[in-house]
Formats: sequence, structure tokens, C-alpha cells
Amino acid sequence: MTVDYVPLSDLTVSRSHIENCAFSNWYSLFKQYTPKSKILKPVPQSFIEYLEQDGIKLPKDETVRSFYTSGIAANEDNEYSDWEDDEAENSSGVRGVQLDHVDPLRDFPDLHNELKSIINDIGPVTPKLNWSAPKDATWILPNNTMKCIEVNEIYLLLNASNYIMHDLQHAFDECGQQEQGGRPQYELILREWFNINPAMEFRVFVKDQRIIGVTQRDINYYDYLDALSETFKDLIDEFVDEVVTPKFPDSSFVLDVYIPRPFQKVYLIDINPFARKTDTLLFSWNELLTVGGSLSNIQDYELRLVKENNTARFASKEHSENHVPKDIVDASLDPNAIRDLAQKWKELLSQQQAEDSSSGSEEEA
Ligand SMILES: Nc1ncnc2c1ncn2[C@@H]1O[C@H](COP(=O)(O)OP(=O)(O)OP(=O)(O)O)[C@@H](O)[C@H]1O
Ligand SMILES: [Mg+2]
Repeated sequence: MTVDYVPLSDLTVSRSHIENCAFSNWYSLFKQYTPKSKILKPVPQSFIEYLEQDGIKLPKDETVRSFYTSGIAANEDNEYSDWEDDEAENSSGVRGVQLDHVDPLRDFPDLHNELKSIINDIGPVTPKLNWSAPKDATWILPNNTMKCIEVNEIYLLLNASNYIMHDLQHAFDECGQQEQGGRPQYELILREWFNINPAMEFRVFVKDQRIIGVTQRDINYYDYLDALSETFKDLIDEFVDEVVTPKFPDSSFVLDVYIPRPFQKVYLIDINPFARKTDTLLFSWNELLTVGGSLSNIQDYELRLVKENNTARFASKEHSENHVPKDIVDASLDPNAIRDLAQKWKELLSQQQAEDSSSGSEEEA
């Protein structure tokens, strides 16, 4: 029997490509296609420290009526004199617990006030840093979305998100050794909130200025998408060829677009690095790179949709990639690591079996 093994394709990424995908570096090029956004750049170092600190202390801003910090009316159930003592000690710093915390009002009041005034001006917003939005942290808000109607919600979302931590600490991990050093200049983006129909969001893979595949972004089954496939492809082709490739500095990239009814305009939501850290959704990187290398000039790319009968394949918890053990991710990129992992796995299994049989015999005894 012969088996065709396809080697994992090499996919290197330069620091400049990652930088080009930062929101502020492409927004001005495609402003008329991108939902209205405010860019705050650079942000103070203390703001980054605020996001990186463990836990979060919301500011006690007297000028904001906040759902999160407005006082709880004292009653006989919650009025304990011990609490007041604790607070008195903390604020005077006797225990020193609160002193280490960054406080927006004390440490970055200008940014704090600017965030408040932007929300006052444009209404609800959704935040992101240079590359990532806190999609994995919606559980922390009562509405379970990234919609922020007050400044404290921005702080809560950003602080609770692993994707935001990735931007802060691992943005250049996939770049070559010499390019990894030095942190980027951080930016905070506030996008004006609007209701998006996730069925109409697509991720477009462009390699050497050619589309090599498009996937639905929200991996649920929508019965009406298949019939609209050609409409979406025509709009995406035109958008990539006439709007994006002439202006974007790299020839390979991954676009997120939104195409709402009546299907006349393509909105640009994000530009992501053509790199393994960008989620390929219904494709795999290997498949894309193999297909991308072999598509002839006349061959068409695939717009891949979730089919009615394969919904279960993708029915995993959203953002569960944050929960895959790192060993397994590393191993998937390196055949030697796969061997080591398999060996370790075998050892653990036999250890477990040995423990099971000895505890079984103890129980029987
Ligand atoms: N202005 C907006 N109003 C409401 N929702 C929005 C807005 N902009 C983006 N979204 C939603 O937020 C989602 C995530 O946004 P975005 O693609 O910028 O995040 P990301 O962190 O870059 O994601 P990924 O890690 O997949 O690249 C989008 O798929 C879209 O559904
Ligand atoms: Mg993105």
C-alpha cells in the first residue's frame, strides 16, 4: 500500500507583514470600505500595564454612571463593619494591596476621558488592539457580545481576553529570531457598533495577489448561502482585484469581509497576516498552500460553506483553540515533536493503567 504524505508546508512571516496588518496601517487606505472607527495611538504604557495586570480594578469615576461601580445600597445583609475597615486600610496603603494596581483615573486620565467622550459622541463601540478583538471574552459582559456602552466594559473585555494578551506579548512569535525583539507601538481601536449578520462574513485567502480560497467565517449552517455563492464570489473578486491588491503593501494576506443585503457593497472588517496564527476556519493551512501552489490561471477557487450534513464536524466550542495544550500545537508543526509526544503519551497511558490496576486490586482487597 502506498500512502501519499504531504509535508507540512513552510510558512514564514516577516515582522513588516505583521505590522502592515495592524489596524492603523491599513485603515486609511480603505477607509471608505471600513465601518467607522477611532484610532487611539500611541496609548500610554500605563494602559498596557493596566491590561496586563492580574485581575482588574475599575476606576471609581464620579462622573460616570456605571453599571459596574455604582454603589450597592447597604442593607442588613451586606452591611458588615469589617468591610469598611478593609477599605480604609487599603486606600491608605497600609496593606499595600491596592497600591500596585494601575488606576485609569490616576495613571492615564486623558485616555480614560477620551474613551468616555468617544462613547458619548458615537454611541456603542467595540474595541480591538493592533490586531485582535476580545471575541473570547464576551462572557464577561451581561449582553454576551463585544458591544460596549460604557468605558468600564472596554476595560473588562480587553482585560479578560487571551487574544488581547496575544497582541501584547506574542505578536511577533512567528517571525524569525532576529525580528522578534522589541514591542510594537500599541494602539486601541474603537469601532462604531453595528449589528452584523454573521452569516454574511467571509474570510478570503490571497496568495501572491490571487484568491486561493474563501470560507464562511461563522461556522454554522445557513441554508440560503449556497444559492448566493456566485454573487459573493463576484463581489469578492472585484473588491480584492480593484480595491485591496493595488494598495496593500504585501501580496499575500487574509481579508475579513462583510457583505450584507442587498449585496452591492463589500465592507472590510480586518486584514490578517498570511500566517499560521490566522485561523483558516473551514480550510487547513496545508490544504490552502497545496491548492494555492497548484491553481492554474484558469482554475477557480472554492468558496467553502458549511453543508447541512457536516455541521457536526465544526460543532466545537467557539474559541476553543485557546484551550488546546501547547504540546499538541507544537507537535503538529514538527515531526520529531510528534514522536516525542506519542512516546510521552504511551508512558502516561501505561502509568495510568498500572495505577488503575493497583487501585482496583486495593479496592477488591
Ligand atoms: N463595528 C462592529 N460592530 C459590531 N461587530 C463588529 C464590528 N466590527 C467587527 N465586529 C465583529 O467582531 C468580529 C471580530 O472582529 P475582528 O475580525 O476585527 O477580530 P479579530 O480579533 O481580528 O478576529 P480574528 O482573530 O478571527 O482575526 C467580527 O467577525 C464581527 O462579527
Ligand atoms: Mg483579525
